[in-house]
Amino acid sequence: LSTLDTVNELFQAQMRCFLTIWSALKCMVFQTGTAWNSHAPNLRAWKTYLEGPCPPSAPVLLTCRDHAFLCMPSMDSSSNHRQLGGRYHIGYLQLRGACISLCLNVMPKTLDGQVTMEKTPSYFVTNEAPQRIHAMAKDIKLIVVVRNPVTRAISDYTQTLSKKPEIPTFEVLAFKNRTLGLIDASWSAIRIGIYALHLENWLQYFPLSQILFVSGERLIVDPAGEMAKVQDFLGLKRVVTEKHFYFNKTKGFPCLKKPEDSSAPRCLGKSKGRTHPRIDPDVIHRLQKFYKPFNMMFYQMTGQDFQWEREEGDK
Ligand SMILES: Nc1ncnc2c1ncn2[C@@H]1O[C@H](COP(=O)(O)OS(=O)(=O)O)[C@@H](OP(=O)(O)O)[C@H]1O
Repeated sequence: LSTLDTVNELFQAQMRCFLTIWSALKCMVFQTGTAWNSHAPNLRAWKTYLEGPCPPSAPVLLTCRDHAFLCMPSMDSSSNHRQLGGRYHIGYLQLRGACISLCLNVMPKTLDGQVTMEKTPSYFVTNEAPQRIHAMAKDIKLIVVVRNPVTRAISDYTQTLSKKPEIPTFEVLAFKNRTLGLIDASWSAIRIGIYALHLENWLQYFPLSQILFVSGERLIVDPAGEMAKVQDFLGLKRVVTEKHFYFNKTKGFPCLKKPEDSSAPRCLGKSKGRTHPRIDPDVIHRLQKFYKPFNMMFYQMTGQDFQWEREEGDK
């Protein structure tokens, strides 16, 4: 889906549906983010409704597979825009249900032998996600890719920096008080790396046997090895093996020799594998110290030693 015309056409096609849910739509929601994905079953809508804040007015476009839904605000806005818990609106909650139903109606059925996947990294750190996902599919299998939380924080910062070059340095953002060595754990780049805290939330709803933890470090040095674990976990035949990968020196990362949809080798895009800015080694050291107890807790909870402390010792 590339043009506004196409969106409009799709919107026209959905008008009937839209009218039937008109009464349910009290407020409108949407943050389009990346526009459209016509390949995989697109659950971007889910992401929106699981996480999105509700803007007070203006129509929103909901995209779900090759369908577009335009959600309009209700005319009687006053009661519907009352905030619930500071984040959601009454109408928003109603709309969420209505739009999820719409989205489900245009999703193809998963056939025998097919696995439907959805990838939203932020679910891992979203408080409401485990309960909602459990209510939706309690037998679901969950895959979490984790890397050294210090490298993760720098990677997160690098991504933000690429969009907002004016932000303060990593060293400034990382501390509440640098002289006292007080880390700012409320900064999302740092908070997300407290994996034990987030996992605890998930373990209230899902047994460990339903969660696979993939090492982000191993994924780079041995992609086939990590992919073997993923395929086993999903109960799939090991189709993706070593012969599918090669190390691309220019990219500095493993790439696919021959993706399914083309004959050319393919690496991940420019936004993956960016060069990180140089960070003061003292700050890195302090962060390693900050994360150490949480990492230990995480190793204990998962029964896996990701060896992030050894990495630090090796340097
Ligand atoms: N094969 C391959 N190619 C490129 N990059 C690779 C690869 N394997 C793992 N990585 C690491 O993945 C990091 C980006 O993944 P993200 O978690 O940011 O992706 S996502 O947008 O959240 O889905 C990205 O982090 P940065 O290096 O900070 O960009 C990479 O280190």
